[in-house]
Amino acid sequence: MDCIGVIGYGHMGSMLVDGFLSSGVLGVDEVVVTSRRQESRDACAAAWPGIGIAATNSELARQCRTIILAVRPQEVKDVLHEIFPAMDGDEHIVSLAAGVGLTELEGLFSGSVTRAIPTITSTIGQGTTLVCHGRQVGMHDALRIEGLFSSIGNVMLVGEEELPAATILSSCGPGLLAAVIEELAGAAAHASSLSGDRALELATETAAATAAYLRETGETPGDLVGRVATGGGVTEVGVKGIRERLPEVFDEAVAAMLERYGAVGK
Ligand SMILES: NC(=O)C1=CN([C@@H]2O[C@H](COP(=O)(O)OP(=O)(O)OC[C@H]3O[C@@H](n4cnc5c(N)ncnc54)[C@H](O)[C@@H]3O)[C@@H](O)[C@H]2O)C=CC1
Ligand SMILES: O=C(O)[C@@H]1CCC=N1
Repeated sequence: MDCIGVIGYGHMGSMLVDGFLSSGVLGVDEVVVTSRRQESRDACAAAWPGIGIAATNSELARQCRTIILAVRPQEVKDVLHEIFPAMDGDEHIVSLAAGVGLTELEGLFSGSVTRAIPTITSTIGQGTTLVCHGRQVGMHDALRIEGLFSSIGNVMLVGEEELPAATILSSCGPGLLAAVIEELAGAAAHASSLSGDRALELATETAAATAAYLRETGETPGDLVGRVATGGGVTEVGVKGIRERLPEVFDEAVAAMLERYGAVGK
């Protein structure tokens, strides 16, 4: 059977297994998982009775034609070297690793290779997985992977040159925005008698409602600012300060992330 193998049961590996199985797009008899630590393998077996658990990466590679590499970027090369003897060359390797390019992956495995960059928000069926297929990937394999990831959220096909910036927005983005929510709530609580918990509750709800508003109305962020910031009122002084200082903050953050992106798999 063409099982899906998942190597690495950390944040992403466990999210994908949970998502694919909860959505019903795969059954437990179609998934094989392995991870470095026995505790992770035991946790997976306990969460999904009947799922395939392989003792080693090579054992998984012998059983599965589609192999998702959910290990950290610096582990990808070693894992591919490890499973290589167990593969027959017809496999489809799907790497989640940020910063490890198709050229490098195809240099390690000459068959079908896809890069798929998920996002933690797919835990709740939202957000976008970025997908970039290598040249060897046939239509059937491409559609299969796109279908799998569609079961846990949106899928966007991207060119590899777009991937660094798209990853920052789609996959790092939840971390960035969570930090912004925390800072906004913290500042409001710090300057007032509102408790930190209530400030965070309000800021989180406002962020969710604002994103939903923009998505549903199709208004631009500028339009929305104009609706909220009553002339001579409260919002406009806050937006003015943010517009003066945030571009530099975000330019620096994006530049730092792009630099790390280029180095992370080395
Ligand atoms: N965390 C995120 O939001 C996103 C992560 N990614 C990518 O997904 C990949 C995984 O990231 P996370 O799940 O956050 O990392 P993680 O550290 O939570 O999980 C990695 C897992 O791989 C296992 N592992 C390490 N070496 C192994 C080996 N040789 N054989 C088998 N298992 C091994 C670890 O024990 C761990 O369970 C990374 O390459 C990352 O760049 C991509 C998009 C988003
Ligand atoms: O921070 C990271 O390196 C991973 C890749 C994208 C999101 N998380």
